[in-house]
Amino acid sequence: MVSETSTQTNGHNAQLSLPIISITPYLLQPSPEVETQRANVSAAIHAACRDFGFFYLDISAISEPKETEELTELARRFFHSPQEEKDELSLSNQDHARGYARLKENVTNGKADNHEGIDFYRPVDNPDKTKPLWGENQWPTVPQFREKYEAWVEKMKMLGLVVMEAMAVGLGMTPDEWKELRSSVDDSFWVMRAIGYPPLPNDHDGFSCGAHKDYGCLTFLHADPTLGALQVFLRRSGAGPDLSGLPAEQGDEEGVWITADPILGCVVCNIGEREIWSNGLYKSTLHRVVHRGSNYRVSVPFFFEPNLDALVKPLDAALRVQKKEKTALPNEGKAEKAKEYKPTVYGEFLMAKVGNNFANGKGKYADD
Ligand SMILES: O=C(O)CCC(=O)C(=O)O
Ligand SMILES: [Fe+2]
Repeated sequence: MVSETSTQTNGHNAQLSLPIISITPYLLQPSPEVETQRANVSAAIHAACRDFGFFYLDISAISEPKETEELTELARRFFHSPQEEKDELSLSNQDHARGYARLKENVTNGKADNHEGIDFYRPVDNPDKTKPLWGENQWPTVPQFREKYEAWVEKMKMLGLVVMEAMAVGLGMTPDEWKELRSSVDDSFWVMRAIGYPPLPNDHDGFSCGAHKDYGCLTFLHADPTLGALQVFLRRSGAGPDLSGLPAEQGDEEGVWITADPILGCVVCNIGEREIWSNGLYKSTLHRVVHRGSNYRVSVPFFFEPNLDALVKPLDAALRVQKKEKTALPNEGKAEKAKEYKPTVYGEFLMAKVGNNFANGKGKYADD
């Protein structure tokens, strides 16, 4: 279930790659055998969330490669249409969140990202484009685009709930605790994005997409087969110097950037806001895109977010795990000062973040 293969990182050949975990047991009818498999899946997710914050999720039980290939092909058709047609769907027509952003329009860490993209959000009642996030989605006229992407949204929403359940089991939540948590994510304020990356010019001083953490709950990323583009920062002490020659976007943190190339039948899954739910036990992890190939890369991240009215606060189950570990390792527990995570209503956090980023001309990946 967990793979450790060789990956080229920063010029080192480090024995590090993201685990591959199949969600299939959570999609099968329950039986004693399936229960055992589910427990294994949950344990693997728990370990992956702690050690990497990122993993490959094998979703071949619910999606044929043809479906995801179609998504990237439809996005490619949209991005290859004339600039004026794409501009007709500009973010500025709506709430500045839903719609098309031109190449280099988005800025991360003060530098223009070398990508264009189109964002869709959960539709809202009584849309009003003058209110943050309250506009309407702008769909490309590329035939089949809307139908195929809407079908993907439904699938990813279902997957989000299934993965959340698997995580709840991994964290040791009781059935009642899971029921409560489920009611915070059962009307997810999801975001879906299609991103187009032309090759990064050598004289560009930024990245295809600068280093950032996703702020939501879970991200499911499908990308076309381009190799070497998505990079994930793994915190590892004693990792040695970064020989990538790229700006040290990780600050002083010690670790390595590894590539997370696409695997057929899998989406790349990572943790966002979940860090608060798990009281820091699960880390949201820095990642970036450096696409220097010759092709036009397309990716389709789906962000499974909490409900707008969800109160996101450290879960008792996570605190229990942390307490148990502290008791087992009293000295380490003392040395590491517990971080305080403030409870937040997701919608308030999101409005503040989005409003602030737009007002300051910061990009969608900006930190507060
Ligand atoms: O294109 C990719 O591989 C990653 C995109 C991403 O990290 C994001 O949109 O948050
Ligand atoms: Fe991201």
